[in-house]
Amino acid sequence: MPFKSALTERLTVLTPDPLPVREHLFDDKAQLATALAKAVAADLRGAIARRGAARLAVSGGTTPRAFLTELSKQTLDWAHVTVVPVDDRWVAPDHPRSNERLLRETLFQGAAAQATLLPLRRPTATPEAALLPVLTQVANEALPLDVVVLGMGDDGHVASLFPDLVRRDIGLQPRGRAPVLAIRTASQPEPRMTLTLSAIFTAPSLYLHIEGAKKREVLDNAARDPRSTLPIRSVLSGAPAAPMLYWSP
Ligand SMILES: O=C1O[C@H](COP(=O)(O)O)[C@@H](O)[C@H](O)[C@H]1O
Repeated sequence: MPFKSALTERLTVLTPDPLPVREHLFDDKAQLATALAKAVAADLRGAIARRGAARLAVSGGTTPRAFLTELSKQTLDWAHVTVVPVDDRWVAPDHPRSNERLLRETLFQGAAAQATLLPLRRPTATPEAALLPVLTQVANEALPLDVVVLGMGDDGHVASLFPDLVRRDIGLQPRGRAPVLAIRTASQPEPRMTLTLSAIFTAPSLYLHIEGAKKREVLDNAARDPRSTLPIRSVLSGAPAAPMLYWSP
């Protein structure tokens, strides 16, 4: 039955296997934080050995606190590391929701305080007013990245690329777009600045740091469903190599 076999072939194309991730699973968050910090530190040492410098982008929010604290304890030549948040909220740097504040409180401690922090937030009233200087600095001083650690929200957002993102054509394209985007979405209380996937995918090492059963389900569903429009699906489908998933309950 030619029609039937044609239909079967089409369904196969539309429902491929789940998009791949390289899984690293841990019993608890503390073990994950230590292992992820060691892996990222090894990548940074490798970049410093090859090029004399390393460029790291890390996520904010609540998940990465223990990992960032562990990373600050790793022995490496921190004076040659540049760190950029993957996104930040347009709030003062001492605000509890500031990702820059999280970085200063956790990663920029001890010897790691010698690293260079490249904040995405500037003291302008709006992110749009700071877009050009931030974009220029990120392009000149942070790209190409060596390592990116992406978190994910329960809604499948990564960095500040939310499901209701208006400029998907800029934020979620895997290459060739501006590295930075000013964000305003109905789902968020404040505007934001974020790296785009074009910037994130410059890194040869891409980690997904995801904790808890609920987020794991969101990730697995997005990986399985080719119709998913969640930003995490764009990460899985567009990444140059399968991301490394670090997961614990
Ligand atoms: O808004 C944000 O959310 C995500 C996830 O945060 P979490 O609190 O659920 O861990 C985070 O990766 C991003 O950097 C942050 O700005």
